[in-house]
Amino acid sequence: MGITDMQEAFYYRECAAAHENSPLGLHYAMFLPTINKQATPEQKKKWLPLAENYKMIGTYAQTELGHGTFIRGLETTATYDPKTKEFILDSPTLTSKKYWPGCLGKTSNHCVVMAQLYTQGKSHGPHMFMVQIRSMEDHSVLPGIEVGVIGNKFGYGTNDNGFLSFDKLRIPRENMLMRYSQVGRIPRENMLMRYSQVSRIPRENMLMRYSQVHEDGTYVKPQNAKLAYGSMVLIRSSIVSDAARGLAQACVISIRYSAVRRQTEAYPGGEEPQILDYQTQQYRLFPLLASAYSLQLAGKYVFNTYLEVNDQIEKGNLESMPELHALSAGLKAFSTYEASAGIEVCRICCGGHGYSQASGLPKIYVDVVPGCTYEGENTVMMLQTARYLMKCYSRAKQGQKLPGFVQYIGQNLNKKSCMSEEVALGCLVMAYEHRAARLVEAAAMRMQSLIQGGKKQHEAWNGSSVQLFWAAKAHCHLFCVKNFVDAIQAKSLSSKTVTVMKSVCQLYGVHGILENLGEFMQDGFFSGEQVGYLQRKMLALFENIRPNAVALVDAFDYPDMVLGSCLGRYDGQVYQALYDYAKSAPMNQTEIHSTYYKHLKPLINPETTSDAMQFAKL
Ligand SMILES: CCCCCCCCCCCCC/C=C/C(=O)SCCNC(=O)CCNC(=O)[C@H](O)C(C)(C)COP(=O)(O)OP(=O)(O)OC[C@H]1O[C@@H](n2cnc3c(N)ncnc32)[C@H](O)[C@@H]1OP(=O)(O)O
Ligand SMILES: Cc1cc2nc3c(=O)[nH]c(=O)nc-3n(C[C@H](O)[C@H](O)[C@H](O)COP(=O)(O)OP(=O)(O)OC[C@H]3O[C@@H](n4cnc5c(N)ncnc54)[C@H](O)[C@@H]3O)c2cc1C
Repeated sequence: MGITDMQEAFYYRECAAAHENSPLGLHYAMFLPTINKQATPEQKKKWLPLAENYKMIGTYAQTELGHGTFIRGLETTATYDPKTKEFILDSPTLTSKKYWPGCLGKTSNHCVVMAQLYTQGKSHGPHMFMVQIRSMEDHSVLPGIEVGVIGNKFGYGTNDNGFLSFDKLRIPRENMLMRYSQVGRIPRENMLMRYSQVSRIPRENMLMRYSQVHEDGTYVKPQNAKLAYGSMVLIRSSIVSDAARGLAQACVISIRYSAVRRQTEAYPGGEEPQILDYQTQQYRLFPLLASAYSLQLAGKYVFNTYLEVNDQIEKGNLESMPELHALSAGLKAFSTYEASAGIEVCRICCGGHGYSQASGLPKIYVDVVPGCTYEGENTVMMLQTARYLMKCYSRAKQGQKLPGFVQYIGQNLNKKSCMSEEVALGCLVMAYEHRAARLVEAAAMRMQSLIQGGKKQHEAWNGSSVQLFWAAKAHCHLFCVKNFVDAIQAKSLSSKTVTVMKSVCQLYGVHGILENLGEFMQDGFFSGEQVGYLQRKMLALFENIRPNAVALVDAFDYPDMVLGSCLGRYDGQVYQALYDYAKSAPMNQTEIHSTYYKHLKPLINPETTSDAMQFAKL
């Protein structure tokens, strides 16, 4: 395709079969990026041409039957044998079998495997290994390997998620993913001494940027073990845009359909109005439209942050890893929660036709909703963000300066809202900052009181985890609101566009407060009168957005072939499209379905059952 931007390439491949989860999806989304990010130049030189030309087709095999979230608990082992200079991969228990990796069951002939590294009798934690699982000649399964599909799932029907286990499989030492090898004189571009030691070792031994195993099995650990988690951070940073895309497409379908669908007399004898004119339809759909715009902006921000931080990491500067992890983990969770719930509301807003595959909405839903689970289960990801927020809170209390998007932490909580009838964007941001700061402090206070009461750290953590989750969610929500407001205020948009987009941004902020009112009012930050301002503003914004609603979804510019929807067609010919879809149904290709003779005819006309039996033998 010649498209170099990873996300753009992903989108255009998606266009070929939108929301069908290509059986090569993991090859593109995780196998190739893992080689790019975790392999040494020599390993990249060896594997990338094969992988880019589909000789090696691979996936990312980390999750096991017994462990998905807790990576350090994975049971697959890779034990180094210095005599043969090989790693022995083994699945020692039933629960150690790899289970869930996409494209694993029947498609891939290779995978990058996350396994516990053992050298000289010691465990060094999870590391990545390149493993061939099928012949590149005839695709037969290689000895020492059991692999297959895991069977039907909630969705993802076109992806052969699989299981995989090893029976003392030997792989060359060079198959441990190593980055930036240094042999003897260090090539200038490899000056990465921040986290690996320099030592003269034979050329064929790859020193690793992130970790090293010398030929005798000596292990040199990286400065940060989480560098091995890098592929997950890349995908989490990409999932935000993917979730936004799913929600935006669902908004296109449901808002276009709501402009076509007419239902119920507006008054006795009157015309049936477009259902988009019902305030309740606007109440359910317009905030989702605003959320789609907000998440698209957040997705751009987090992916650009990933690129910047990853660039620093490549140059040896790991300082921003914690921020990137907290941002990508939290926004991945926040965006997939919001998008999944929003797509379901869009489906319901389309009535019966929304429940048809013809609407395109079920496919979008089952494509987006697993994002709440994969690449880090959402609650766990929110708690990872909360872990970072707690560290920021204690730094703020010690008077330390905090990075940009957490500077609100530790602020004075005695102030009241500046909200007036106008509902200024600045007052919206202040409200979200206050809510997040208050929830972060409340979680920290809860932890402190439990510890002072004698609880151990891990008991205090678990005993505060609901409040920690609330704090992380509020933090992500603040990020999305502030990022949206910054985009509106920074953008040099035409005055008309700014006016329309300012209304959309205002609605996103106002609706978020009204849907989480308790968290904004618990400490009296808002008065009842100010809540009234917000309620009236929301209804006014519905009227304000209504004339531009279809234009706002058209602006996403998704072609009909990507939407795959009879309801969301650009030409609005919904009913003809639904009828054509029905007529083309395979079961309608014969007037009487074959099952009539075998199952119905004996009931309806038992006397002629023998005919049925004749037919059944055909
Ligand atoms: C290319 C573009 C494509 C676009 C496509 C978009 C969508 C396409 C979807 C593709 C299909 C995806 C298919 C799915 C694939 C998968 O699901 S792969 C498997 C994913 N699995 C996970 O994500 C597992 C989740 N678990 C974890 O990440 C970790 O176990 C954990 C929860 C983070 C805990 O790790 P642990 O080692 O136990 O660390 P802790 O003890 O909790 O923390 C220690 C410190 O480490 C810090 N940290 C943790 N992780 C990272 C990280 N990734 N980066 C940086 N730092 C990290 C953590 O913050 C702690 O720091 P301190 O607080 O300072 O101690
Ligand atoms: C469609 C799909 C595709 C996938 N593709 C791949 C792939 O290609 N490669 C791969 O390796 N994996 C893949 N996975 C697996 C996925 O990464 C895991 O399912 C995910 O990491 C969650 O882990 P788990 O299933 O063990 O859930 P668990 O961790 O068992 O979660 C179950 C519940 O326990 C809770 N929980 C767990 N730990 C904690 C904690 N510390 N604190 C609080 N609550 C906790 C969770 O919040 C959740 O509610 C895929 C999964 C799906 C659904």
